Amino acid sequence: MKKQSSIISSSTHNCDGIKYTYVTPSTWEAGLQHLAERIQSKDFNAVRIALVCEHAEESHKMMQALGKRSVGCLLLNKQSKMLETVLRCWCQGDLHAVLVVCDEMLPLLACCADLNVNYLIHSTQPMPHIFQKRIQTLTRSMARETRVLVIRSEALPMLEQQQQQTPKQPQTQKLQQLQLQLQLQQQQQTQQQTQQQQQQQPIPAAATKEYTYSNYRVFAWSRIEQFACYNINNVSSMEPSIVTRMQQLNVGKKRAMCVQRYAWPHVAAGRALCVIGNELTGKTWCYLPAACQLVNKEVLRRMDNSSDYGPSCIILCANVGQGEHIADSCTALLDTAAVKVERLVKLFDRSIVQEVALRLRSACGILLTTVELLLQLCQLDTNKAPIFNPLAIRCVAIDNLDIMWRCDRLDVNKAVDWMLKLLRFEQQHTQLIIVGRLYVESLMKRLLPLLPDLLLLFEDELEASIYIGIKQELLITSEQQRDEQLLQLLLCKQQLEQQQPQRVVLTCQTIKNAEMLGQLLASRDIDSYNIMDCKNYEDIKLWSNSERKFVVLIVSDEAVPKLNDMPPIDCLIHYNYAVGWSRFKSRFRLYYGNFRLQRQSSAIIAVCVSDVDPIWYICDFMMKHDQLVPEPWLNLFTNQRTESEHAKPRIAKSLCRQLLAFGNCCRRSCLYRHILWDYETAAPANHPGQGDIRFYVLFCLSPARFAIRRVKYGVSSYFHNMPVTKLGEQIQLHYEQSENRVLLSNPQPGQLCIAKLNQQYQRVCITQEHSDDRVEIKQLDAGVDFLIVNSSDLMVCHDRFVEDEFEANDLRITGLTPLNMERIWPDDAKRLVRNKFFNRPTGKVFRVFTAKVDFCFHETIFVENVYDEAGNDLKSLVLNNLAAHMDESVRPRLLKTAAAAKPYEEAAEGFLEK
Ligand SMILES: Nc1ncnc2c1ncn2[C@@H]1O[C@H](COP(=O)(O)OP(=O)(O)OP(=O)(O)O)[C@@H](O)[C@H]1O
Repeated sequence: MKKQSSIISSSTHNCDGIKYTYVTPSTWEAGLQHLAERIQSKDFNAVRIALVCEHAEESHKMMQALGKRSVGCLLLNKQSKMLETVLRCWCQGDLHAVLVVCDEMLPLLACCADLNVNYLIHSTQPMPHIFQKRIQTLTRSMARETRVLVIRSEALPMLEQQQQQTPKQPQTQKLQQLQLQLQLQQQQQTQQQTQQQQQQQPIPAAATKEYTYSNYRVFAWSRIEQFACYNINNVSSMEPSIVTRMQQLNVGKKRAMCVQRYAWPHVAAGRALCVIGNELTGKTWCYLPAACQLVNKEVLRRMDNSSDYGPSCIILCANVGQGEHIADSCTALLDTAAVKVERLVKLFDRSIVQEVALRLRSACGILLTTVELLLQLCQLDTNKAPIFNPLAIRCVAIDNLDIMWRCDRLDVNKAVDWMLKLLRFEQQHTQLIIVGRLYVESLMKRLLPLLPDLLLLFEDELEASIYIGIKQELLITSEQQRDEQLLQLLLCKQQLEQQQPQRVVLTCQTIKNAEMLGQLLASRDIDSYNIMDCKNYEDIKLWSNSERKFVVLIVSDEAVPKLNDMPPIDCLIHYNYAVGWSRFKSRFRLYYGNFRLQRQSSAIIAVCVSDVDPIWYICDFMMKHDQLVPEPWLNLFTNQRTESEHAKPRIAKSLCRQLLAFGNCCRRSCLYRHILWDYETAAPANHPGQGDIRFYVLFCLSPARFAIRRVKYGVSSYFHNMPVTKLGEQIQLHYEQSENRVLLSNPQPGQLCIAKLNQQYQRVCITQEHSDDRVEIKQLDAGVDFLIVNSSDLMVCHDRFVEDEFEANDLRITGLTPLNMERIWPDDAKRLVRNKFFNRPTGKVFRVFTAKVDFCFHETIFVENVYDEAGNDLKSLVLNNLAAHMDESVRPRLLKTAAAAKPYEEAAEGFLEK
């Protein structure tokens, strides 16, 4: 048979140095002949050839057919005792034969470390994930000389050829032909789509062209040209079944939400997406339809046997509530027709991790879980019992990344590391989707270069300013000084103009403000253009093109939403805060020109000391983006609180714990007291002065705060695995006798008494009365916790235990602060410190730690750092791994707070008089 007539088409392309050849023979026979000829032309001493078929039966047929054409084959299509030995001989080159295998054998072959094929033949064109799986299993090092040959199906080209050869046919024959064509086309459609996908070359990472868009109140950036849709019907690659289900759910029926206009076509093409937007802006629905469509198709292809396993798609959600919501939407979008593989596997409960792992050992559609539980599954993913099949995972979606990041950035980092190791985030491999309300800069910086087909969408303009690197500054002023300070600032900019162009935009709340500002600027000879609505576009053009002369562009909040096409600016000054946070955020759309050209800029926000809410929002925003907030801004909240408490003392309130720990309080609102009473400034008697202390850690309350007991009190015995001193033991023995337990008749704040906590009798102090016969108490010897208990549970403290020193201390590392306004340590922080620093090997005695006392304040010992027996320090562990910083001004602030303490009697009298 002549080569020209047996082969319809043959194409070759190179990727990563590997040569891929696709051959389409006219018949099966022709394909075999071609294959035999190719194999026979190879030197078996240099080339290790493997032929992979889909099923065992097919591989058997192939072996026989090639044998007939004098090609020696080694068939490995089922498990056998000799498998390992035979394979080893073949790998060592002792057997000169073509290794003929099938897909079911791949997991067994994966165990052979020496297997390294450099001529890989696919008997038919497999699905992309099977294609990759074969390559990964059989060709360990993809050396430059590796060749891949794919024998494509001959049916469709045959038909085309037939049509060309017989142009004129009777009508019925033509109809039959068409029907046949239709049938064949349906059969081949999936295969064709894959071929098309495979022929699409990946976008080279070095592609430099960038596309930016600022329409529909969205800023979009990509290396791929984007085409926005109006509604889901415009997305041609969406299956009608999915579109119908979306319409039944009322999603996208009329039109796409802003972010979806760009997202839907892009995601449907299998490309990476990152959407940052406000709450309920349709971020989740940007990817759900395409992900479910993909899964609907994949489950039909996945194999219901031991060779295939794991999910086709992983969706990570921030919590159970959100997960259940996503699960409901998936259920509505996924096909319901019976298939052998499970479509949706949910995992939100730690207790069923093992059970879910078992289910994932078969192929399935979507795995919907949290980061924490995904990591637990990863630990159960072994070579013998695999769970995650990199070749099967076609899509990973991380929903509300910022929430996960805030609670547990260590786990998120671990999960991302795992994904980057396992998967390749490119169009023909795995699609990565990230959605969230905040732009997580540090993580995105890592991911962006790895996603050549990414579309980045910002619905939130302020978040986009983080992406571009726009710095925010507060100009703290007063109503009287605001205008003069603004003029001074603008005059400085005017002077700078001589060295460098200064395109300054001034925003304000109202048109009236804008008019007043125009006049104010004119009074000092500063030129301005006043933009009140989009009719002033000409002015913007003039302003941006002006033969540089310092001119300020004044824009009121009414005009902001209409300005879509701003040129880049050098500084955006906010004359006053907007009415509400969302209006303030939308002012950052004036930076669209900067976004487009990726040009940095700065923002100066003028606020009065009394603008507590706006200042708080800005500080909170900065901290959420891991930025340090200048100390004077944070002190504003405490100053404002103490001022109002001087006027109206909070007599009955407990002291604010943020104030006691940091010397200021940054909570958004705080109901506690921020002025100390004079008697509260003296440190308790059992506090050490200066020098080193040695202690056991009873409880790690946070990465910077611990309940400790100093070693000097000794350990008399252990009770429930906790060290108990002589005093503790005596109290325990005394109160175990029921006749010694006398109930406290009239509990009063400040009273010393006994409570049974964690099954241990211990001394406590009543700190506050609560309603319904309940009181707040504080532990004194076995911890430093505040707890609310029933008054009837408290017992009289026997005289013999009254005089002893309190044995537990509250210890804190001075200035070690979590990076958030509530100053709450996230879960991962507590876990890291407990497991990595204060871990106690089971059965070992309590560990001894040391610290150098910095100072004592109120009921806390402040130390510079904490060291373990080996000299490891805790402060660096926390600062190097978590969102934390050192606040160096804690001590002076606490001293100031102590100096400002008020006599209690005076305050109480003044309060009662009022
Ligand atoms: N195109 C649309 N047309 C109509 N309703 C939509 C559309 N897209 C989403 N929705 C609806 O809007 C709501 C919010 O959508 P979605 O969950 O995607 O928003 P989100 O931005 O991810 O929310 P969150 O910030 O809470 O994570 C949902 O109830 C969804 O059904």
